[in-house]
Amino acid sequence: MAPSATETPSTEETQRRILVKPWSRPAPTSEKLDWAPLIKIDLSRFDEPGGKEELAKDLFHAVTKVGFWVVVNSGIDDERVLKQFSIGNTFFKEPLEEKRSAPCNFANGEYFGYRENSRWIGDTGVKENIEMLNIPKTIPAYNDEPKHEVVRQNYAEIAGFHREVWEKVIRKLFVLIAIILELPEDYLVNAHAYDEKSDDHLRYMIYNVRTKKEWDLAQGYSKGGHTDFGSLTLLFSQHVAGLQIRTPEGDWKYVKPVDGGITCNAADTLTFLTKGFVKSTVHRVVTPPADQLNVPRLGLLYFSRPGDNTPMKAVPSPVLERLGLLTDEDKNPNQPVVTGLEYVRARVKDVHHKTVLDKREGTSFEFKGLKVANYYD
Ligand SMILES: O=C(O)CCC(=O)C(=O)O
Ligand SMILES: [Fe+2]
Repeated sequence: MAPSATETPSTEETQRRILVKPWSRPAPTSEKLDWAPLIKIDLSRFDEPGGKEELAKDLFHAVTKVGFWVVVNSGIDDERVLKQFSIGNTFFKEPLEEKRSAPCNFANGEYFGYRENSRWIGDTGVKENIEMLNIPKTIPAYNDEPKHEVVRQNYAEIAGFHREVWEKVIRKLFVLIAIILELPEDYLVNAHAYDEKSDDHLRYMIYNVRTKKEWDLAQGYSKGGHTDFGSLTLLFSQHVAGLQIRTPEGDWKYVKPVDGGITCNAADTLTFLTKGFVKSTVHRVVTPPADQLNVPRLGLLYFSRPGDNTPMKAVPSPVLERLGLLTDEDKNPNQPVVTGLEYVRARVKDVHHKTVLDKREGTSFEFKGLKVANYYD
């Protein structure tokens, strides 16, 4: 029956329903790149008898020397992963006005929300080509964080995925790293607990297509080598090459996507908590190979940060003790220390609160005794 002229449309009908078109991975590059040899951690073995201990042994070298590894058989369905890529892709196609409705508040070092590709890269005349949307954990403490329309409309799916990633991957990695450190298994899990406040976020990210000339200018200014700010970073498999890590030997090698796998890296706050025992590896994203230069590089990542109230203090690990890494200060319970929130916010503010991205090769960032080198060639 046709609606009568007097019928008013329901609120739902007047609201724009955003179509989330299915996204699929583009073809991998056919160029022969120098790929980094990364070990695979098979999480399907985690709950087998002795499985965690075996996996911890497998992970030891990657966590302490390489800084990168790949998780396989996480139990997260690739259909769900692709759904997240599709939502992210849809978000980036939204009008700029909508994307700008909830921006990252870099003045406060806050990273939730939309980061626009608006900043100039030094004096090159080229702007950065990265946009991202960082979505906080789906816990009551963040209920009032503003949500973009596409996030609001797909919130049940996003919320379920967010927690699933933490539960099936982040939690297990923290257990394995705690075993390596001979700490109680839940020690690092508790320091990064999902239900407590932290700046953890799920990230949709896109490197928009730009010309080879623009890439060359940007890369000529800075190749953007960096370490990540938090504790662990997960990168879901996507096919546009460009991510490189600096190997223990000092060479740059490409990270090859593994179908169904998740590339993982350790980051700065985990290095602080372990006095440098866990390695936060320098990495960067360089110009994609010629056969992918015209493909937008869509990313899906999860960033794990220390809990807001987690003290940035060395963990009481017998391994660190035996290695002589724990000082009297580290062991002094009365030594004043900064919290995870204070550190992470200071770091985000330092890197991102600017309109022109500066060249910082060779400089460092220091916050109340916690120090990291900036931008590596
Ligand atoms: O896009 C990638 O492959 C890595 C991005 C990255 O390093 C970062 O966002 O910290
Ligand atoms: Fe990174």
